[in-house]
Amino acid sequence: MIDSKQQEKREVALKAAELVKDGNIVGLGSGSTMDFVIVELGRRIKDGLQFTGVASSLKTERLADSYGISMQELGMTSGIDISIDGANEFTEQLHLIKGGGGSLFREKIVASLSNNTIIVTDSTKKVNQLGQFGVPVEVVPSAYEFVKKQLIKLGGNPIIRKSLAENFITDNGNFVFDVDFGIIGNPACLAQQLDGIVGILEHGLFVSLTTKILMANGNEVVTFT
Ligand SMILES: O=C[C@H](O)[C@H](O)[C@H](O)COP(=O)(O)O
Repeated sequence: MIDSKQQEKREVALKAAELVKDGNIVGLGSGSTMDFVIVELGRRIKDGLQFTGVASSLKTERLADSYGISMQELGMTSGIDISIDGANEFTEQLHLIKGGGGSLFREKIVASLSNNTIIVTDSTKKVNQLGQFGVPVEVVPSAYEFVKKQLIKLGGNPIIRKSLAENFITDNGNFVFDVDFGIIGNPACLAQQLDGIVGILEHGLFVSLTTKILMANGNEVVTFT
């Protein structure tokens, strides 16, 4: 028996999975909503759907593999027809904060390679302005103190992400700061400032990378384009 929140994730996942067509190269994002997408794509493979997946995290790769999805290395991929991914926060302008699970770097590569990026989410993630969810920033360990200082200079409050007592380590062997910038008035400007800091591998502000957001809201799915 799944609860109503899980049911919403499942509904929106089914809608998104319908968009995958035979022969597509499909970017597979990460997170609990994406897990439902992968399960549904696995079911459609049994019905004869043929496509190649590209994973945005090791966890997604393992799950996709277990559902019989044929996979291609991200590093060997030069184009993606459609990608599906989750988000931690979004606005109607299709700006996102991602990386709550730590997969932001590969997710941003997938989104950047994709002709069509679909976000699957529920209504709790919709905000008027980004910033209630701290912006995940993946930092190379040797740049830890330097990057921390730069983030504070930008007005942020960086908290190193922990996994039990240890620093959380990404699939790329790096640390993550969750940075509270308060309400983010201009996500494009902040994204550009973060892009300019040496030692940051990637950040979770996704600006102008999304084609469509599918949001579960009770029994219906609302689309933002
Ligand atoms: O790093 C993780 C990703 O950005 C996820 O897509 C994001 O955290 C949303 O995950 P969920 O669907 O579990 O809320």
